[in-house]
Amino acid sequence: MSFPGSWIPRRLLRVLASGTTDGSFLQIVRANYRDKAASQSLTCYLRTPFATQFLRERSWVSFRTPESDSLLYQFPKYVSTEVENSEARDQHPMKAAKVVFVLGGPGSGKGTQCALIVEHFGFTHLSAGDLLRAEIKSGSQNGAMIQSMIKEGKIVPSEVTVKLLQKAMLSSDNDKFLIDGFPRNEENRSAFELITGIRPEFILFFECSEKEMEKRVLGRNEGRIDDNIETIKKRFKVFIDSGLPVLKHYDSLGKLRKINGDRMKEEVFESVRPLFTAFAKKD
Ligand SMILES: Nc1ncnc2c1ncn2[C@@H]1O[C@H](COP(=O)(O)OP(=O)(O)OP(=O)(O)O)[C@@H](O)[C@H]1O
Ligand SMILES: O=c1ccn([C@@H]2O[C@H](COP(=O)(O)O)[C@@H](O)[C@H]2O)c(=O)[nH]1
Repeated sequence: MSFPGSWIPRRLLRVLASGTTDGSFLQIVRANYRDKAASQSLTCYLRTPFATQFLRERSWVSFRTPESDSLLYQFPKYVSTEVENSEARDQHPMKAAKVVFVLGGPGSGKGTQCALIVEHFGFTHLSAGDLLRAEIKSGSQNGAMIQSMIKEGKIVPSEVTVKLLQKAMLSSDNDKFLIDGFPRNEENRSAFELITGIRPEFILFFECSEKEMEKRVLGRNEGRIDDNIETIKKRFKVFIDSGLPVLKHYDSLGKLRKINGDRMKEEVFESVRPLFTAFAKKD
């Protein structure tokens, strides 16, 4: 079905997410438009300089370039029906999952504290960085791109990371997740919320001085390609430039829980513990 943007008056469009993929601009919009012939709503389409084809498949809404037919972006179908059909949204298998985002600069102790939370509160720990490193090791076609982004301390495109997180959540028996080191920017955040339909319960943020974080990362000795002084400086900058707006967003929603991560790990955990005790009671 050919679906040129000009069919739909701009006033009927609402932007749901935007970002870049394959170097091209991507914008997902909702169109308040009913295709009478097909008697169905067209809810999303992709705007790039070259992609104009809209395909509705059995369980996915996919967007492809007309020239190469290569897949640019794929969403579960519920995303396309989400706005129109609240019943479909409520049936989404991930909707019931409880998620806590664990954020902080490199070496602030996120992974260390997550291990303690798992032990005491039965969450499943998903480190976005670990999932990306596993993807490199698996020999995936994205491996080389991910490796070079990590080496430069850059943020891997949301569609890659969200897909890995989504897969890990769907293949888990648990419904409580600590998502560590994600979202790293506002685009990560909106892509995750749009694709999974999940809003985090709260955000655990470890505040730590750069001096302490640098010392910890350089002493970590796990053979990571980004644990060197040059990349660490870049990672600090990315955290300030892209990560702080995410924290600001959740702070405005009253979901940010700040923890002083500069102390010994046992002391830090004593500040973390009450948050999860309260959550367990509520749950
Ligand atoms: N409170 C602490 N005091 C001293 N060392 C710590 C503390 N917490 C963690 N560490 C050590 O610091 C290093 C980094 O910790 P960790 O991997 O938990 O940080 P992170 O925030 O997950 O880092 P990254 O984002 O780079 O993956 C590890 O070697 C860990 O053992
Ligand atoms: O959501 C994410 C998480 C990580 N990255 C990239 O991986 C490295 C390492 O992440 P850690 O959380 O320190 O393990 C990070 O610097 C990014 O390059 C990402 O792009 N998106």
